[in-house]
Amino acid sequence: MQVLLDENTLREGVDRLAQQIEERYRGKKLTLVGVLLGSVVFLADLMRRLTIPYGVAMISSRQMATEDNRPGHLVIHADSLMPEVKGRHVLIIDDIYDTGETLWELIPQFDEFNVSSVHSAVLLRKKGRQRVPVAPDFVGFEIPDVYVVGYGMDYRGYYRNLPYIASLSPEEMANFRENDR
Ligand SMILES: O=P(O)(O)OC[C@H]1O[C@H](OP(=O)(O)OP(=O)(O)O)[C@H](O)[C@@H]1O
Ligand code: HPA
Repeated sequence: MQVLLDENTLREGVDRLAQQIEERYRGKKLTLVGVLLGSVVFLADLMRRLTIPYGVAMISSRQMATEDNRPGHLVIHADSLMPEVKGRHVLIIDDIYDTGETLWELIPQFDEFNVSSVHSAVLLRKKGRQRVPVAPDFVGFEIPDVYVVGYGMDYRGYYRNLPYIASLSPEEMANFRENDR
């Protein structure tokens, strides 16, 4: 495991993002919408840096299976912690933009809530993996094409608690044994 972004660097990145978000949304009705589960640490830190008023919602999404069992569309769970967002400016908060498919699937679903606008902020954007024509509006850090864990992000349910972000090599992932944890 190799540390990619230490705690100080993350703090500076979140500060920078908070300033950009404040500039864009000052005087507007803003709702932050965190995408469970990976975004929770980033969202909690971002919330404490923002000084403008805002609402908060959390959504979880579910991958609908297709008839032939291929991965299907992501659909926002009906029981998501979503207050009224009609007429509000939604800012989707996610930990990482990798292929982009999560944002690609989720953004259009806000149309039915009659929001004023939908944009997105991610802590990390992985380079060279984008598969869709939608990019995040606010990005904390660009990272290389490596698998990362920590600061909310997991590998098989582990490492979300690390206060820094580290990369796992393909060998480390292949040799990962839950019984060693
Ligand atoms: O750009 P993409 O390729 O769509 O990848 C990004 C998504 O993947 C991760 O979620 P994951 O499905 O691993 O769930 P988790 O947040 O519960 O860990 C992450 O939190 C993003 O939501
Ligand atoms: N790490 C953890 N979760 C992820 C990643 C990653 O590199 N990419 C997409 N989801």
